[in-house]
Amino acid sequence: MTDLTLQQNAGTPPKLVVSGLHKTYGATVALHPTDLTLRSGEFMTLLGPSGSGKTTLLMMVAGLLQADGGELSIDGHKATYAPPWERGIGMVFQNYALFPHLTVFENIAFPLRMRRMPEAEIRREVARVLEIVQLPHTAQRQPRALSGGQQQRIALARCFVFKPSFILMDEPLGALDKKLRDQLQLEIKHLHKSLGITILYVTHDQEEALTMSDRICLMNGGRIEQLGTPAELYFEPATVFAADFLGESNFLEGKVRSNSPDGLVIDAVGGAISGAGNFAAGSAVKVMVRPESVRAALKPVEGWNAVPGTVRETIFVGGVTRHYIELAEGGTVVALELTDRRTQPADPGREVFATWPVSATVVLAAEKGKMP
Ligand SMILES: Nc1ncnc2c1ncn2[C@@H]1O[C@H](COP(=O)(O)OP(=O)(O)OP(=O)(O)O)[C@@H](O)[C@H]1O
Repeated sequence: MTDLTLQQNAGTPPKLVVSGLHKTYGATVALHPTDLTLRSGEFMTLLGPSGSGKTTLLMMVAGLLQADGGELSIDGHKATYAPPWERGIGMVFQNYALFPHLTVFENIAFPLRMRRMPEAEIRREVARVLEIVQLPHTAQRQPRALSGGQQQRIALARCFVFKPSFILMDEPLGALDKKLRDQLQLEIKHLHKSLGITILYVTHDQEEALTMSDRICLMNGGRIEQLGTPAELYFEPATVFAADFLGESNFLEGKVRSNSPDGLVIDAVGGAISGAGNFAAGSAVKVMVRPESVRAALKPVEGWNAVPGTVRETIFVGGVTRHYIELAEGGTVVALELTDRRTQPADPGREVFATWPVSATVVLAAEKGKMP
């Protein structure tokens, strides 16, 4: 899928087009020349490990960091050199401190006062966004009389109040505990849908990215590693890095024996594994399969891939059970199954087959010098 196919109905320009934007600090390339297009109304997440260039890209879109080169446009207008306040973008950051000496009401009213909105309208708009974040009763409180989660909701309200059509968020939930984070993730997602805003969101938390995004832009070493929907990245990772970063993966090293119209046959862990992909015979590959696709079975399943091994450990984790299967040829495969759907006992010491559908087999180019 190319960016061009993602552009919306004729007439609606993309919200953001980034072309060849790049940034270097001394010997460190923070962002290699990068192209990226955001559709209007899209929720896109920049996901990646620390130092992969997420914040650098976001800050350049915000206008808070000058690029070394490249261009960007917002709503079809060139904005490469526009100052932040002319870009019409809302921002919510992890430590987007509220003004401690102002009430919640005045904090939210602040951007409207800057825009010289009449008082009656300010009251109406602040009340509106306080309803949206479900904190109307806090209007006269000082920020310090609010919990961390409430403060972050007020920061969201302050961003929503001037009705930006495009919002940048950099780890806005990073400082919150897991329960609050889960709750606010859903709230932001619902607000995004109901208000029709475009959001560019930064996180290094893969679960958060999978939960919230229309598309995920996975970054690695200052480059886009893969761009796609959460399901595309999860089920069709393009590289070992992508497979390893999103979700849990089993990897088996192998070498392509043959490539025919029926698919690939790969020599791995002492047997033959079937898969699909564009690899020549002799190529070094990594076979990847998600734990939830693997069964610990007493005999091979017809038409599925199967490798023999021994159950080393079976761990009950509430709704799911994890089986650690030590392969006869070395290495371990994890099989994950729903506890209440468990049909075959797989007790420690039992000889089993780690078996999975050919369609769940992902074949990736082996990356030199890296074994997850
Ligand atoms: N002001 C700076 N001076 C020197 N190097 C910088 C500066 N800002 C960023 N870098 C470097 O650029 C690279 C990309 O940094 P960036 O902050 O964009 O990464 P990130 O993916 O947002 O990471 P994190 O999740 O830790 O915030 C890193 O190697 C970082 O050390």
